[in-house]
Amino acid sequence: MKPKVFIALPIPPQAEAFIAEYCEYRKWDFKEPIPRETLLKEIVDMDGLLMVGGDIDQELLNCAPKLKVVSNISVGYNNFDLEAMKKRSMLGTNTPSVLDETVADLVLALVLASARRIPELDRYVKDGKWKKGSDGNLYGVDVHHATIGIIGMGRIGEAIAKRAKYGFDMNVFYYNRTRKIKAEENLGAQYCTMEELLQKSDFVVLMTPLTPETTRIMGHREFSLMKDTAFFINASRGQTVDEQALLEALVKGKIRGAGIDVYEQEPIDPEHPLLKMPNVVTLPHIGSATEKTRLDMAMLAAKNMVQALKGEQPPNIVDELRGVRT
Ligand SMILES: NC(=O)C1=CN([C@@H]2O[C@H](COP(=O)(O)OP(=O)(O)OC[C@H]3O[C@@H](n4cnc5c(N)ncnc54)[C@H](OP(=O)(O)O)[C@@H]3O)[C@@H](O)[C@H]2O)C=CC1
Ligand SMILES: O=CC(=O)O
Repeated sequence: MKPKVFIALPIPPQAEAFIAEYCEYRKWDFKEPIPRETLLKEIVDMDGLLMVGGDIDQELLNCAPKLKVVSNISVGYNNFDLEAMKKRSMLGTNTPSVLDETVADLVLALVLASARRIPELDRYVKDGKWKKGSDGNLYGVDVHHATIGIIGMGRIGEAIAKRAKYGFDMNVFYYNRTRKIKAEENLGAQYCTMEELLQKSDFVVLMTPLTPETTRIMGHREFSLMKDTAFFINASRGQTVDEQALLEALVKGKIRGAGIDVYEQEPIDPEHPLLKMPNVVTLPHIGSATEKTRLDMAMLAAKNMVQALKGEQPPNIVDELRGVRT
């Protein structure tokens, strides 16, 4: 008998066809996210769950007595209650590496858009405000030869460093809990403390996973250490930043601007004061959102799940659940 899988969001037909070869499946095929109550009902008789973002917690596990694997279509897995999953010997997989270059492109886009005020000046032209001789008000700051500091020099962090170093001749600093000597050799990146990084960088980029340790890793103290002329870029998770502290730093001119892809609450409330700031560039959590990369992620997630259900070791079991046997 084929294992049963629930696909909790629309996925590309290729990924669905791959799953169909090995599994019976039901799917949620609507643009709106699946309501939690519906998900809890759908997974009652499932062996596998393919999804993105929803909480995999004790309540969900209680509703799914047969569930053996949860395959996230994302690299971040802060939605996993790792302790609850470990207790149930539940495998959890993610989609690392296939999205690194795409997310790094987007981070550089945020750096450039913030520094050169691209969304603001796009509106300026379209609103008919461009008059002869008015360009003195339109200056931004240089990205090339500036200093970038990457907090969280992992797979994506390194792809950002590569672009910064070889595309823009930037000085690259990074902070991790562990040094990466190879990255230092290959990318000319310099390891430093978080304090030094904040004090030296023209662009501070946050790219850590969301963990208890990184929750609000950027708060009042950290923003106060940044240069008044610096920009803050966040493409990690919204909860890594104290948004109120970021807002205050922007309002008081403690930092010059920000580029943000992720928020404490998503979607962010349209009335949120951060959205009223002209020096903040915002995006709707689209770091990996290109057609090719989203297809690659869905295929990888489908393969992770099928391998797990065949009793094989899928390649992308998240670190904390390695060694778990279903
Ligand atoms: N905006 C978007 O659409 C996207 C967002 N993301 C986010 O980016 C995150 C990173 O992805 P990826 O690069 O693949 O992950 P990696 O695991 O490869 O890299 C994470 C890096 O963060 C560092 N890190 C972890 N904890 C801390 C800490 N407490 N202090 C300082 N550094 C820390 C790690 O180094 P060390 O362990 O040595 O500290 C590691 O180098 C994802 O978890 C996800 O949340 C990813 C894709 C798209
Ligand atoms: O936010 C996206 C991810 O892949 O993580």
